[in-house]
Amino acid sequence: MTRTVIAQPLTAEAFAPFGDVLGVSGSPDKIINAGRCGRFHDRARLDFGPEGRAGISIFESKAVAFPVEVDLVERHPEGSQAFVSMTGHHFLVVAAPDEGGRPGTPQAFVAAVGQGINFHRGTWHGVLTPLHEPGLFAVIDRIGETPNLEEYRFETPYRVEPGPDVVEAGLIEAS
Ligand SMILES: NC(=O)N[C@@H](O)C(=O)O
Ligand code: NI
Repeated sequence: MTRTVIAQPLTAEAFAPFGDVLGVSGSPDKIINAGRCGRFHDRARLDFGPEGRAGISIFESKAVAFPVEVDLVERHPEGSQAFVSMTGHHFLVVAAPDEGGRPGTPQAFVAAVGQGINFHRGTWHGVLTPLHEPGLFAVIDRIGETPNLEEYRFETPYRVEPGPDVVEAGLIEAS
């Protein structure tokens, strides 16, 4: 028996318990480059712990299609982790609250073109899940020698389906 989770469009408000949405929202904090560029300054809470450092890695991942089965989530107790699409395609983001050291019911979001995410340190999340190929992402997270990964496998997998708003926004068709 699987349990269903309905994916919704990613918004900063809905994602706030889990991390930051990277994107242009509101007015730029600064106008730079001879007035040609708006800088949306310092929009994510990055954290790499006392023994780590910031790193940028490139992920080239296969894509998946709805319905997406989620049988495992993970968290990084020592650092935040950001996913930034390098192709502009939208992707699936899964996160779950912590309930006494275990993940609660996951929530699912679809990041639209122009949106990235940054999971705050210790947030339960599904691994990088592109919905289109090439699944090319820059991932900003902690580089360090000490462990930074805790995994949790659900006894009963979750089945993520696109919600009506996601379908209406055209976030499931190949772009
Ligand atoms: N393992 C790894 O580098 N990536 C995962 O943390 C992930 O969330 O995709
Ligand atoms: Ni991760």
